[in-house]
Amino acid sequence: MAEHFHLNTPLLESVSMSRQTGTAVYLKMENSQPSGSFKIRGIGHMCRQLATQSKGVVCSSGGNAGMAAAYVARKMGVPATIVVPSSSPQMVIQKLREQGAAVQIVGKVWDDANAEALRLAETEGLTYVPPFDHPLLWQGHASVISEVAASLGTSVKPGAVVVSVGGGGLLCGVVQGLKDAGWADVPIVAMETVGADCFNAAVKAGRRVTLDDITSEAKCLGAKTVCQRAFEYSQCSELTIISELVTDQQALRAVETFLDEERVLVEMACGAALAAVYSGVICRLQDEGRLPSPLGPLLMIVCGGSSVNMEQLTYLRNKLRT
Ligand SMILES: COC[C@H](NCc1c(COP(=O)(O)O)cnc(C)c1O)C(=O)O
Repeated sequence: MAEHFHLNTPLLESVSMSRQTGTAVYLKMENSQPSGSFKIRGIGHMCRQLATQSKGVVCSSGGNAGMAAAYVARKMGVPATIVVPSSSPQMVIQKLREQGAAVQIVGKVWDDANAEALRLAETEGLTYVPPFDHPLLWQGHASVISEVAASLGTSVKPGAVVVSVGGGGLLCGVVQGLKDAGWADVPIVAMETVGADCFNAAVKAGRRVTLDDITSEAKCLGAKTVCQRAFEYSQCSELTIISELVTDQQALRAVETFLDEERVLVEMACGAALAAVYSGVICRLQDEGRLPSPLGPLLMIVCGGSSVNMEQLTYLRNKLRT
């Protein structure tokens, strides 16, 4: 079996983003992973550790963790059942089935689908693979930073890292990767959309809170409660994690601008991170003194995502038209 399932993705410099922020912006292109997003790093690592002798895996997902689990299971030759909420677009369900996975549509949001995945794991004796809340996932996701450290070389250290947050798995992996690289002091800008802001709500409340519903169109950020580890990191004085929100309109505009300027189509969950540059969040944080001026090179984790195509983009443009 392969040593790992993820690719060492390109680290591209964005000239237009660099111009907009006044510092070099490096794009870690996780959209080019075989399963379409960064998820394969953690999910692949976890499946290699837990599922080699398994009857099969069952994964709850907004879509992209499921895509990673379906791909990895197929490569490992084990059956996969993916449980997704009804908010997952039909195209994702189609893609999951093309990967050979069995798909169940349960509930309105990820939390409902997760309850069913846990029940199936119990009753069918399957290996449960969560989308964001497990140490093996974070260990796998940390490879995104070790690759950047290898690419940039020890002489160049990011001024800040931008990630989007759903349940907090990517954030936890990035923190771990930064620590491993000796970059624990690098600030992280944690981006969410209004209506899928469970991390921001927890940071503001000073404890984990559960959102009533997911009202953002960035459904792949749609966990109602952030994982405990991500919240703990937000409270850790040795780390600088800045939680910021953008609107769905700003996330969509970022998706469109990225398509025009970098010729890559990503989903709303990724647009939330890109909007940190395109909607001026980075520059505002510098004006507020929460990020240094001048700022060292900005590392943007382009998380990718499969829940987008021209039809979905057109639907969102009509729905979010202000
Ligand atoms: C409900 O959904 C959680 C998870 N998506 C999470 C996700 C994130 C955020 O990652 P997280 O913070 O959940 O580890 C960012 N960018 C993309 C493209 C994503 O799909 C899933 O697919 O099941």
